[in-house]
Amino acid sequence: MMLKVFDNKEEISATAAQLFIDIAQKAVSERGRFTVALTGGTSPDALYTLLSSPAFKDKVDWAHTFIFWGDERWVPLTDDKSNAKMAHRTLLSNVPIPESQIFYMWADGKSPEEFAQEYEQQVRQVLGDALSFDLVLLGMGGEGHTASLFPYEPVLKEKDKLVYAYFLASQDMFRVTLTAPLINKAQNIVVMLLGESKAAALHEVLEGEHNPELYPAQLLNPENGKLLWLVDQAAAKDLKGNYNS
Ligand SMILES: O=C1O[C@H](COP(=O)(O)O)[C@@H](O)[C@H](O)[C@H]1O
Repeated sequence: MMLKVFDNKEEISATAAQLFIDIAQKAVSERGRFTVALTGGTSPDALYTLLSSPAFKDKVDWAHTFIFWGDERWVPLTDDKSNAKMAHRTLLSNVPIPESQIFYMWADGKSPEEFAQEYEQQVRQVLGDALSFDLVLLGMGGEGHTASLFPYEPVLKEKDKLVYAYFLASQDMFRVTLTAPLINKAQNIVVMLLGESKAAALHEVLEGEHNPELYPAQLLNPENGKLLWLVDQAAAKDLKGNYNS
């Protein structure tokens, strides 16, 4: 695990954009394609905008890129709460990626549970036996959830399913999420988070007692150890350890 602290969102986004490009280029040169799970919420919009800017856009081989999501709110793609809507506006509508290589976590007229099973099949088809994304981008909520792995939800104990749908009563909506066993098979996991509202949870996740039921982000434990936290000064303010080396 590594953690880097930055002054602001611009610096985090620029670092994440360069990582995205480096990982994408390596994956395409070694395996002929790049598979990534995007994150939602408020943290990644500047990263996505940067990736589709003239300076960065041509550095990713979009024709060989396959886009999934780490999690989604079960709402239509036109809804402002949709993680995909933001990614589409800031990134996907501005880069030359084939529509068939974008795997939205939403389908009209299906139950979320039925959809999750189908999404799992799509993940299996694209990732093959290794079941390993080249990159999983994540955020973290102020109570320590990551993707849609929320405190005390049964999804935290899921060992077999790769994709899980459930009703999140605290937000009165269904969520669809990759499960921790699938996330942890990724070649690279990058978590971005900003703001003082995340400080206490970040301290507990990294330096507190192991209690993933309460702090689900503690489930992040990639099989190859490649987990990078990109955080701002405000989010890092309660950390006691020295992460600068
Ligand atoms: O609900 C969600 O929240 C987390 C954190 O979002 P942020 O606004 O605090 O950055 C996000 O990572 C996740 O994708 C989203 O569904």
